[in-house]
Amino acid sequence: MTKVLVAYASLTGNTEEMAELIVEGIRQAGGEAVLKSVTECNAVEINSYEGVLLGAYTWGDGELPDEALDFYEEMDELDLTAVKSAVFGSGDTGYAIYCGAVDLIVEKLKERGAVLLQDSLKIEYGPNAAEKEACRQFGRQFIEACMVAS
Ligand SMILES: Cc1cc2nc3c(=O)[nH]c(=O)nc-3n(C[C@H](O)[C@H](O)[C@H](O)COP(=O)(O)O)c2cc1C
Repeated sequence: MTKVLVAYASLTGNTEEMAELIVEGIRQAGGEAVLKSVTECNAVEINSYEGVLLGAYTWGDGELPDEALDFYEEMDELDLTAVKSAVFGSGDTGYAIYCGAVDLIVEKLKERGAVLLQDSLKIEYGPNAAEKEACRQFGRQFIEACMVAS
């Protein structure tokens, strides 16, 4: 069974809700997911899984949340060549750089050699009914793409 890590940073619960829905989708598609806050895992754990989905809300002016910085910097030590990945997060379109943290994580994954299997999923605040289904679909699609790519 394809086993993936879903690691997220969430202050008020929006990105956490996305992560939980993505995990539902992964399980619907027959995959196995381990869900963790970035504060309770080290980026080196990525190499123990067949794929990784990283999520974060955006803080400051399009910045990463403080609690995600250790994880982000730990990725600098890793060779993530061919690691299957995707990124998601919540933001607010009222800010100049919408979901900037998502884009920063994408750039870091690419820099370390990871393969982005699908476009990032960005949602404003918490997911509405349609967006909840989009989160589940994001998880299902990731597992299906992992299976094709392996
Ligand atoms: C001080 C502050 C700065 C923020 N800066 C941004 C930003 O630059 N871009 C953005 O898209 N959202 C920004 N946001 C909005 C949050 O990312 C948004 O509320 C998100 O839903 C929080 O997710 P969470 O519930 O997972 O913590 C900011 C929010 C606060 C309070």
